[in-house]
Amino acid sequence: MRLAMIGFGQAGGKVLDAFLEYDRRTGSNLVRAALAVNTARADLMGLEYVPEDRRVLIGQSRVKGHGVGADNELGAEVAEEDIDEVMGALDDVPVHEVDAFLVVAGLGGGSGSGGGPVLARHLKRIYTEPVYALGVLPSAEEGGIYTLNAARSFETYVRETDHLLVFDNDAWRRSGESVQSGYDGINEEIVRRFGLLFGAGEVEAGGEVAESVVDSSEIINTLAGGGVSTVGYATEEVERPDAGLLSRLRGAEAEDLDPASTTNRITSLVRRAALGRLTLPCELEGTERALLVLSGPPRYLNRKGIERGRTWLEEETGSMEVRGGDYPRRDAAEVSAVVLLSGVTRVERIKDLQRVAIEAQENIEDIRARSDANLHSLVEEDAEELEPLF
Ligand SMILES: Nc1nc2c(ncn2[C@@H]2O[C@H](COP(=O)(O)OP(=O)(O)OP(=O)(O)O)[C@@H](O)[C@H]2O)c(=O)[nH]1
Repeated sequence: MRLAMIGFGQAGGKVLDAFLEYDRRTGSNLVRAALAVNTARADLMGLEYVPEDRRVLIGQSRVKGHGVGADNELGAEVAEEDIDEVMGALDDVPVHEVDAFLVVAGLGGGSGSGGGPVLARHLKRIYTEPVYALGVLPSAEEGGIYTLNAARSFETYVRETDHLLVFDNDAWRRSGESVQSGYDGINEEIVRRFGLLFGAGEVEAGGEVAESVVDSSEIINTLAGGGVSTVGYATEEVERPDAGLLSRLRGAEAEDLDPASTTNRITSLVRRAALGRLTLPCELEGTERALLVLSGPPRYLNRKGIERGRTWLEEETGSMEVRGGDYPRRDAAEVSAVVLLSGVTRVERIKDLQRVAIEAQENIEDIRARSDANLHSLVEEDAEELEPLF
């Protein structure tokens, strides 16, 4: 699947950078157009792979290049004020070469959390391609403001995009480690999973022909209908196929693998992917649609394994809309399963996030009310609802 990817804010920029590095390393060519947008000059300067002319600093008249300090209402305001500059930078995107837009952002901060949905709304108004977001949830240790930002931004992203794919930093923090010290590893995990998923729809001309190809329309159909998605992943090393002339002459490549063990490997990978750590922890039951992608050297992929994996996923999720197929990669040294669970409904983490956010909102309002009696009249008596950002 060919993407126009916009990294909004610090986390968004760094994840975009990691995708560009992945593209370069694997030759995937997923990101057909890249743009990093931020209110903080230093964050933009720290990027390595995003070309300098693909970086846009917004809000200079308001925050002078210093960021919005986790104020996502301000993030939304400056994005709206400078939207022409951002949209202008996207003018030369070869839209006919792009299947979808993907806005990437941390939901806990200010710029990407507030500005990303503003950009998504403008993209949707102008382009017919779907506009997705990849939103990163904060870790619990980051505190109330981040949680409150994330809860409000989450609602706004769901409303303003065609689909919100979620990655939860909290679920990926190693015990005893702060989330900050683990960003590189976390970003690698994000790119590994979403790179394989989006890469599946993009088998190059002259590349391997999949037995049952996953193309970009299957990804788009799985994400259709909006809502929230999570991604599972599992992998197993296999013997690297030796494509050398000598071994080919010896017929080594034609050597058959036992089809039953190939099928079993695939079904066990599918289970491990769906039951292991998801990018957003949730229950499988209640998932509206799913997509299964099996990737690896072609001789380790078979239709029967994928069919069994699909059937198992249908039973576990209760969904009647489970798609599946191959993403052959001749030189891979592993077979991997990626499971996209789309339209998930049983997500404790989001309910918790909203509960903690309401508490944080009440505390913040209490503090404000105490520190300024005049403000009291502005504070709602019973603030049990979270307001969307705009
Ligand atoms: N996965 C991941 N999360 C990150 C990274 N950098 C920051 N975050 C998370 O993103 C959230 C903060 O958002 P940022 O992107 O830093 O904020 P911003 O959009 O730049 O907004 P301001 O800094 O307030 O102007 C926090 O929850 C961080 O844990 C990163 O490289 N990877």
